[in-house]
Amino acid sequence: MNTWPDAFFSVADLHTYYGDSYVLQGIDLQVRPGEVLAVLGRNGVGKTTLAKSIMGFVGHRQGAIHLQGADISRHTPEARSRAGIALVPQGRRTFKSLSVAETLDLAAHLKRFDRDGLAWSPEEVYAAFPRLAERRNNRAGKLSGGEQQMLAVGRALVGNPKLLVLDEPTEGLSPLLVQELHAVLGKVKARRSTLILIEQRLKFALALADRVIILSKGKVVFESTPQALDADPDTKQRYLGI
Ligand SMILES: Nc1ncnc2c1ncn2[C@@H]1O[C@H](COP(=O)(O)OP(=O)(O)OP(=O)(O)O)[C@@H](O)[C@H]1O
Repeated sequence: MNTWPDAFFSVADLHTYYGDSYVLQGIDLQVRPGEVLAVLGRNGVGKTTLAKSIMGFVGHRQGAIHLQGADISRHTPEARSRAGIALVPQGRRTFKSLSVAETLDLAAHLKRFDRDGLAWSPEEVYAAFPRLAERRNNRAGKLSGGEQQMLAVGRALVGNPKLLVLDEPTEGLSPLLVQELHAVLGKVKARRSTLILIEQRLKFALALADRVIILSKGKVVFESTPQALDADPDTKQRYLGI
């Protein structure tokens, strides 16, 4: 594989198994600083497994993962988090007994040093997601699924990651919350944060991405700009069923 000299984050020849089930079959991807990479593909092709492998929640059998030139592929999830990678997992995970405000304040307290000014303050999160502001004293466990998803994204932003991985953040959101999330991620992108956006909603992903890859059966089968994918009905039909 050719490595880009300006790659901020890279995955090289990554192979991940669940027992005998061979899921990721040699994934290569690279992300430049400030870039949004969309990862697309049908159900079951390995997108969530890729997110979990990046974060270290599932071990890979072969391959390397580099963040800013450092090999983090044998690091624990905690060490990867300290190194600056954050995952908003599919199906949102929030601490149910903490209120919205406690969740964001805790993330602000624990946040990585903000040298570059990319970190979001809790107040900026409230401004972006008015529903969270209205519910700032509610326990996360009492929020709707969509609101919990917003909180999970807000918490990750306040934590100031170098690389934010979002696993199907629009899943289960109402159209209004999808619009709000789109606006927030537009602002995240405008601050030159680096994102890997795993998505099923093609339009949502294409509108935010700088580059797009498509997975099929655990391999990267297509890589292009969003414009090129949008203009390629055969690829959309073949790999996304659209
Ligand atoms: N914990 C697990 N144990 C065994 N097999 C698993 C496990 N998690 C996922 N798989 C299998 O690995 C393959 C890839 O799953 P994965 O969740 O990564 O796909 P995905 O592209 O994220 O799909 P979706 O869009 O449905 O979330 C699937 O065949 C799935 O059944």
